[in-house]
Amino acid sequence: MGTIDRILVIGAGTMGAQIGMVCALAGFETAVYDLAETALDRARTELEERTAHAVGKGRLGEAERDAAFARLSFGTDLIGPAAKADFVIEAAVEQLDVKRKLFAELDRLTPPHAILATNSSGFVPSRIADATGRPDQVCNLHFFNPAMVMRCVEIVRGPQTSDETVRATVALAERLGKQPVVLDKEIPGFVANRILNAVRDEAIRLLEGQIASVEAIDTVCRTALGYPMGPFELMDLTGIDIGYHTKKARYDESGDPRDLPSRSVTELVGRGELGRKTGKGWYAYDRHGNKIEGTSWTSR
Ligand SMILES: NC(=O)c1ccc[n+]([C@@H]2O[C@H](COP(=O)([O-])OP(=O)(O)OC[C@H]3O[C@@H](n4cnc5c(N)ncnc54)[C@H](O)[C@@H]3O)[C@@H](O)[C@H]2O)c1
Repeated sequence: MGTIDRILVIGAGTMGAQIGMVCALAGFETAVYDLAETALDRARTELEERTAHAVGKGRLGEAERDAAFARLSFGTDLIGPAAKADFVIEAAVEQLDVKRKLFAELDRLTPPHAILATNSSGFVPSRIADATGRPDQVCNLHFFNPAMVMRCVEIVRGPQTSDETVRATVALAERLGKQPVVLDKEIPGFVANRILNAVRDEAIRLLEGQIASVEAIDTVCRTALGYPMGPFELMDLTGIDIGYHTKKARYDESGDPRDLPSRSVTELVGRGELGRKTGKGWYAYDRHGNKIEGTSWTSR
């Protein structure tokens, strides 16, 4: 499989931008590709701000930051960076048809040794691997949000993923300074999100059953259970549409009405209130991204 020097990140959204920076900071030549110029501009600006903050706090050296940016490129051209990639991390929008099309294209454009990994939160390797002619080199490399901060990455192997692919992906994750965890068998939601989703679904049931408010449920989780943030605060951070699409995909597969997205989540997604990224979700946020107190869903 050879050495990994060059990484291609697909998608410059919430996850792709920071994954790109993690790779560049770890010394890899990294290209971030997106269809949308605006997404790339936003990603660059966000990373400049984040790293300036880290330099200001003394957590990152100025030279280290500059070297990372010198290794990091952003663009709307897929062909050039794909031809040089040793490893691809796909972090495009969570839609299966988009991912399958991308993987088929990546299979054509990347060198035969390249590993094609998806950061998908919901789609297991076998849903994507057969879009390529190298299903043994496809796996999930699942980062957590914010990717520059969270240490854990879940590596999910599908029935066709080779031991060599898993070994190389674990080694890469370690070089990125992450804590890799391997799932030996694929399962939708993996480990962390299955546990998290069970908590989230119960929180929504309590809200929709008018047992307690958004704020009350978040407060209990933080102050009684020791969670760093409540389930509604977390949904606002990760994007309410992510959970919505994951549940919808599961329903499409199972046909079980219990897998449908909840009424309140469907309503928020319908209004385009997707959390912090749109300035409104379960809570409202000011233009600096700070939560505005007293603006939770029930009180608006
Ligand atoms: N948000 C999270 O907390 C989180 C955590 C872990 C994993 N994930 C997964 O990461 C992936 C991306 O999520 P996100 O939150 O960063 O989404 P996002 O909506 O913030 O960004 C997606 C980006 O993909 C781009 N895009 C769409 N189609 C594309 C294509 N064909 N080629 C290239 N770029 C394309 C969009 O322009 C957008 O910039 C999803 O698969 C999601 O399941 C998300």
